[in-house]
Amino acid sequence: MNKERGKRVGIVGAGNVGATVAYSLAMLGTCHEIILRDNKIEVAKGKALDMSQAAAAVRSHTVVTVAEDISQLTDCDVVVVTAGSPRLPGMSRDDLLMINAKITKEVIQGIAKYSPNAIIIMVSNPLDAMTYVALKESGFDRSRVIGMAGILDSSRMAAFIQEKLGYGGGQIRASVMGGHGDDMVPLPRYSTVAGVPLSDVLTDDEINEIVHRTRHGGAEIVGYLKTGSAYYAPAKSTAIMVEAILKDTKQIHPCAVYLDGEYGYNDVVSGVPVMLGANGAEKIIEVTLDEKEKDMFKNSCASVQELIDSLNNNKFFEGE
Ligand SMILES: NC(=O)c1ccc[n+]([C@@H]2O[C@H](COP(=O)([O-])OP(=O)(O)OC[C@H]3O[C@@H](n4cnc5c(N)ncnc54)[C@H](O)[C@@H]3O)[C@@H](O)[C@H]2O)c1
Ligand SMILES: O=C(O)C[C@H](O)C(=O)O
Repeated sequence: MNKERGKRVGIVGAGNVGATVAYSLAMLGTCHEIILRDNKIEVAKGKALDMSQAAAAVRSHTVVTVAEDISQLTDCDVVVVTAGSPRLPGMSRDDLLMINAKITKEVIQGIAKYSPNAIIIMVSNPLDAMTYVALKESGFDRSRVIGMAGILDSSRMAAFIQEKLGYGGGQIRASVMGGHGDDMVPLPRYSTVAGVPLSDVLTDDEINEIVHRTRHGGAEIVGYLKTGSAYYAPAKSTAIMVEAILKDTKQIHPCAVYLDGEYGYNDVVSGVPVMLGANGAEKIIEVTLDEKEKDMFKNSCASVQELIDSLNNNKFFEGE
C-alpha cells in the first residue's frame, strides 16, 4: 500500500456497477482518490464531478477523478474492473464470455502496466472466467486477482431467508460457495439466523425454494430491469471487498479465487471463503463439505472449466 499519498482506487467501467461502487466508496471516505476510467469519457467526467460534490456534502475527503486513458490509471492500490456488457433478459452470464473476455484482456494489460502493485477486483461476467482471464493477463500473483460474487450471492440468500421468515433481518448469515452461475452452491448447512441453524426455523421445502431463488437471483432482477442487470447489491458487495483490503481487516468473505489444490481443484477459479487484507486474498479457508455439497461444488467448477476450455479452444491466450 502506498504510504506517501492517500489510498487510490481505480474503477474501470463507470456504468451502473462501477459508478455505484465509486459512489459507495466516496461516501465511506476510506480512500483519498477514486479514478474512473470508461470509454464514455464525458459521461465518466460528469459522474466524477457529481460524486465529488456528494462527497463534499457529507464532508468526505475523497475526490473522484477521471482517467481519459488507461495510462492515467497509475499507482492504484486497488482496481475494480466492471468494464463490459451486462446480460439482457433471456441471456445467461456465459453468453457474455467472448465479448467481455476481449475487453477484460485489454483493460487488464493496461492495469498491469500502469498500476503494477494493485490488487484487482473483477466484477465483469461471467465472473469466474473473467477472473481467470485477469489472472493470466496480469501475470499477478493469485492473491492479487479476486472476483466479486460470493458476498452478493450470500446477501441475496440472506434477504430471501429474511423475506421467508419475516424476522431476523441483520442477524442472518447465509453462505454460498462455487462459481457465479446457475449452479452456484448455496450452503443451508452453513447458514444461520442469530446463530440458529436454518433447518430449525424453516422446512426443507422452504429451504429448497430459497436455494433455487438464490441461484437465479441475478436473472430475477434482469427480468425486471430489462436493459441490464443488478447493480446496488453488486456494488455494495464490491465496496465491502475494497474496504476490507484498504483497512487490512483480515475478515473472511466468500470470493472467487484461483484454486491451486484447495478443495482438490487446480487451474480453475471458484468462490470460496477467503481472508481479505492489505495483500489481497491472504488465505483460503477450506470448509468441510458433505458428499452432496462436494458434488454441487464439482459441477460448479466443471461449468467454469468449460468456459476456460472454450477460451483455450478459441486460442484466446495464445501469442502471449
Ligand atoms: N460479479 C457480479 O456479481 C456482477 C454483478 C453485477 C454485474 N456484473 C457484471 O459487471 C459488468 C458491468 O455491469 P454494468 O451493469 O455496470 O454494465 P454497464 O453497461 O452499466 O457498464 C459497463 C461500462 O463498461 C464500459 N466499458 C466497456 N468497455 C470498456 C473498456 N474497454 N474500457 C473502459 N470501459 C469500458 C462501458 O462504456 C460501460 O459504461 C457486466 O459484465 C455485468 O454482467 C457482475
Ligand atoms: O445477473 C447478472 O447478469 C448480473 C450479476 O451477475 C448478478 O448476479 O446480479
